[in-house]
Amino acid sequence: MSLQAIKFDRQKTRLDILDQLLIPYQTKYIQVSNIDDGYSVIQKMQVRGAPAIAIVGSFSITCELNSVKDGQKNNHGYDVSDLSVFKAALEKRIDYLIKSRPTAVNLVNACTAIKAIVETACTIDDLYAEVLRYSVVLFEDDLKNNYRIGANGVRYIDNELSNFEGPFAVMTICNTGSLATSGHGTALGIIRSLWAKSKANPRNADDKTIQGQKSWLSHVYACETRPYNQGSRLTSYELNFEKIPFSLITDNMPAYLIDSLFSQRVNCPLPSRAPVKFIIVGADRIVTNGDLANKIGTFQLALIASQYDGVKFIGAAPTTTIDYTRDSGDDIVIEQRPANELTSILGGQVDSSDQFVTDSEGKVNLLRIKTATPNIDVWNPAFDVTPNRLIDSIVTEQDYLVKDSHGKFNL
Ligand SMILES: CSC[C@@H](O)[C@@H](O)C(=O)COP(=O)(O)O
Repeated sequence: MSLQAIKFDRQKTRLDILDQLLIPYQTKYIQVSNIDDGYSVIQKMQVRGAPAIAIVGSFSITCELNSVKDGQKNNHGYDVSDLSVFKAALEKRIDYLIKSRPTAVNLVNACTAIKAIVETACTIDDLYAEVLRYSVVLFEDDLKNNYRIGANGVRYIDNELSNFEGPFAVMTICNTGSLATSGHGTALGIIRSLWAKSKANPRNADDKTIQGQKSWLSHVYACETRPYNQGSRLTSYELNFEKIPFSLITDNMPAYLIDSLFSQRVNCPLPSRAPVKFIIVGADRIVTNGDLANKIGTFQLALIASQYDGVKFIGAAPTTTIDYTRDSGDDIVIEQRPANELTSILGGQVDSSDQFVTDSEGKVNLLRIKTATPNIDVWNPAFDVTPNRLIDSIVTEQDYLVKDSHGKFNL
């Protein structure tokens, strides 16, 4: 993946993030210099995806500390001559940052860890050094953990496919790849790892012998993911870049697609004959009983999977996404997003010959185009909760989990 969502220069304590509102039309990085900037890019979804939000949040705290630790004037009550006043000001700022987006727990978990560092630090220099160290480790560990999630997901899938031969397809929603994490991704990381293993196979569905693999990934279905279109803008960008065969579908197509593949219906042309065997999604928060909050639309995918014996539903996330303070999905706060995300779409401006209109610097002009009746009521929850009963496996960097004999995940 050539695009890196988060760039942090440790020597300069400088954070730049890729503006994901502009992808795939334009590649532009924005500097994040303090907690206000961090709040703003997270809230506007210029950076999004639970792990990426936590990393950017932590680095924004680091950058703010770097700019106030030597006593420069500031508006937030930091006083370098009084450690407890300094700490109280910082804690207030961290509490503000947490409110940027409420559903993903990774940011809360990172901020809680940083608050613990703040509490025990004996000097402002120590405090800064420890927060910097924590943020860098969070960033670096996320990448390592995503590769482990990929490997554990592949192990689960191999196990499930022990009696299946031939090509298979997977489906995913939202964007859980390099753009949502420090790299590789969670659900998309599993798909990448599966593809790395499968691509040695020719795309010839009849050849079951190559490389000794009985089954192989041959197609990915990416849900568009309205209203923010993470699927059509971001996931399809990543899949396209990696040359992983895929089809973009709208969020209301999965049931018909999966059923058509299973019943081998021929009255509707299909992109591939390979059956969807797995629906693989990320998570913004997984609570103690295994209920999983993720992008709106995830729940309906799990319901569809539950109707087909051969379709397994996988939630993939690092353990930083687990919230042990909440017992069930009913305790998760679901973020409501602005109405204009539903009543309009953001896209590249095209001229009559279907070329993107660019400004004098060659930058694409983005347009927000209204698509709904003006002044109507809108319901726009950004996430939903999939109950544990509909989840077949939760894959983390530690292992893949399946339910025990009582039907419970032991997280
Ligand atoms: C590895 S990202 C996991 C989740 O954060 C992802 O599936 C998701 O729902 C992102 O939602 P978003 O609103 O784009 O931040």
